[in-house]
Amino acid sequence: MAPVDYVMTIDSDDEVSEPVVKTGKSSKRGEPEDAQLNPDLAFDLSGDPYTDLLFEAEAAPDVIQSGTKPVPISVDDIIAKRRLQRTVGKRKRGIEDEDESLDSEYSNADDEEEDKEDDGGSSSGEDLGHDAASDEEDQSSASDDESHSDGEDEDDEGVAFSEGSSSADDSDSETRAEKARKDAFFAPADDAAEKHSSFLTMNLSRPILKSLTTLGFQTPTPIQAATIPVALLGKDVVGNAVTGSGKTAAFIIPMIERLLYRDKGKKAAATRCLVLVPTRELAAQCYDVGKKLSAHTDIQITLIVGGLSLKSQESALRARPDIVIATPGRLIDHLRNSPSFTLDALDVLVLDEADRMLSEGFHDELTEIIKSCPPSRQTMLFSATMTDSVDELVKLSLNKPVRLFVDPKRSTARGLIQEFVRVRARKESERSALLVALCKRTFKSGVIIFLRSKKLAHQMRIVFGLLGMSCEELHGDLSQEQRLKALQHFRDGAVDFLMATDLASRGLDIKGINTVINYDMPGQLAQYLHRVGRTARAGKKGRSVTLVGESDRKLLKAAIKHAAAEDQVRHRTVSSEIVSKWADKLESMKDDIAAVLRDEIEEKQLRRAEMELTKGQNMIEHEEEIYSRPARTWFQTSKDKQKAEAVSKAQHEAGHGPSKNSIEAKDATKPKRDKFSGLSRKAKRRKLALEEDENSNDRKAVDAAIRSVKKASKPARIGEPEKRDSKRSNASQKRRKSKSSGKPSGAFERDMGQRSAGGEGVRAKRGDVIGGMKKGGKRKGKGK
Ligand SMILES: Nc1ncnc2c1ncn2[C@@H]1O[C@H](COP(=O)(O)OP(=O)(O)OP(=O)(O)O)[C@@H](O)[C@H]1O
Repeated sequence: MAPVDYVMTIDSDDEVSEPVVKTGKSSKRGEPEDAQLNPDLAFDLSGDPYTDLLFEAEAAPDVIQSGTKPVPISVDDIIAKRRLQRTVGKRKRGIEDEDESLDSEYSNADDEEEDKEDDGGSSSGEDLGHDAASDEEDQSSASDDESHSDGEDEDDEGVAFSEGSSSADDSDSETRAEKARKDAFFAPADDAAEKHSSFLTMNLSRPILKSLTTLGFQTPTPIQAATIPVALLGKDVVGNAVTGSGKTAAFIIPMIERLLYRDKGKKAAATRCLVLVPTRELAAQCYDVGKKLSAHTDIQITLIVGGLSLKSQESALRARPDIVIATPGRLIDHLRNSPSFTLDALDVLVLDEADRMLSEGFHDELTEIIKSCPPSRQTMLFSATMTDSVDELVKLSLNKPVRLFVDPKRSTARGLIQEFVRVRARKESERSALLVALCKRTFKSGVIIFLRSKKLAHQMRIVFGLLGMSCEELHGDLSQEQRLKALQHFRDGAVDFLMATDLASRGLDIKGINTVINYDMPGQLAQYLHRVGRTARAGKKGRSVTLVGESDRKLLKAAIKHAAAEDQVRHRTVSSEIVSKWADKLESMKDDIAAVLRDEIEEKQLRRAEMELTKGQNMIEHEEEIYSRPARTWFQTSKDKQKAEAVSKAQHEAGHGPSKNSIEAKDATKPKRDKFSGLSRKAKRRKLALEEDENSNDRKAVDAAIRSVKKASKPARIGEPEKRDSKRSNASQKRRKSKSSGKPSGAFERDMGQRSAGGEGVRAKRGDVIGGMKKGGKRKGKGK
């Protein structure tokens, strides 16, 4: 691979005090424990959350979708075939298996290294800041503090990450004016946050206590102890604590407790709580925690994420579940297109991993969703890392929130050992060999490897597969089913390695991740913290290993700077001789890798042809049904979405500085194309609908009409939420007034106006120009 592939790489790893116990493919991995958070807890609960989802996805397929989705290709099969061909070929030529000889060489080297670690209590380390001569000193006295000074000996200019990316840090250097501003904005925490060392003193209902016992949660984690009492009062909350500290239960427990006091009966059914998370996997995990915590109640929870059947989600939403756990994009889709779904009765809104949602370009979606919620709701916002844009979101959506920052000086979990491996500029081309060497000899199971791109993750999976290392991949190029299956395999311990992009860096709670390897240094410190936070969770120990290239030094310094004094930060060296051998080995595998990729492409083309055929047959068989479906409207075209994503990413990476120019400059270099060129039929329809929506100019009026019609049938609220700031409701009233001025006054008139403008309520016919107004038509029907 070209050296450029390896420019941005960072890995961190943590050394576990107990050896990794590997008990076979399907067994759970051994996990070292920490006394701090009750080491006896059995977090792994019966059943896998993903199995249900897989079945659910398979159980209710859309008519169009059924048969048109290509059956996923098994890369494993292709790799196995290639390995077999190679072995047979070698046997024929009388060549012995090089893999085996390399492996045994590595095993020996590994033993040596592990001996060293045992003796010295630290890994062999290469000083990232000095040359080889000084390395020995570091090794002999590799205390954490020294590691710190290593990083800080160097010029500290440019360590910009600390300020831009962590509010925890901000709080240290806060000026008086900033403090005053924050005091005015946030409610004081101490009045509500009594110290609770047990769930029993929190006045929680029996069904919840029962679930907590089943889950093995004996004592609340610090963020739970701080959040639950405040949240039970209905106050808005901004919560921040390190990864793996139990934030999910911190917001789900009070939510369930409040729901126990809701009005019951069919008429009172309404969606009262909404949890928004950035990724589908995280949503599934959150759903699972919710299900388990509400197991002894009649509370209904629904998962609304992209990639799973729209139809089954629509029918689940029709039942008005008490809690909806969703990713923003799919939720907006339902808000716009599922007639019976509304957020008008919402009492609690949770924004989990808020900074990731913003950096992924969900800003507009979040704003739209927040606008659809009643102002009187309670809002809780959580993240392990806070950014300036989160501050803005807080201002936009929270009302006098209580700021609950647990241990703000700590950015990583206590049990995490962070290791860094230097990759010299001239050795960049050996980065993948370095990774293989680390995984062959030291980190052999329960390893999640983060890579910069989907392509790289896939290629590395092929490399590992060809080397006989059991591996899965997790990134956005896979179908939702493939993503869930890969996660499930890794969770079960059926595979030892998971090649992932940052899709997996947030929130995923997988038992038995012993090691996180950062093949690529992420662009942001926050990203690094989330990645390494996949291990050492809930009081366990874990290790991160980060490969650090020359260009990653700034971030390395930031990571070291953020480590608390008692944190273990180490350097690791890998014998260059061994790395070179693996580099040669990988070089000799190039043809096989290319052949696997080629076979995959051929398979894909074949599947696509089959898919087109089935699609054609489906269109013939179900023509009437397909064309009688109302057209869906979209919040953004995929191009808009991509653009928003690029802007947010650039802002995020530039520490939220203005990045508009760079985006615009980038756009300017792109070749000019017809606005519909390259779009699928569906995408064209979407674009047309949106344009028409915008042109009609009174979409807002229609939305307001829909909201007011929905509000009329709004059920009563749960509990008594904290009295809202009158300012906010006044402001929103004013907003509404100004919105409606100059427009038809009543909802009906507005609907009528809309109908004439956009042909609302008319079913789509073949050849029709599809307008964005259809959605209004549907809602109007519902309102009646
Ligand atoms: N009170 C508790 N006692 C013991 N274990 C707990 C408790 N609360 C949560 N856990 C466990 O801690 C682990 C991490 O929890 P969770 O995923 O909610 O962390 P998080 O803070 O949201 O992490 P991230 O920032 O990475 O999303 C889970 O395995 C969960 O079961």
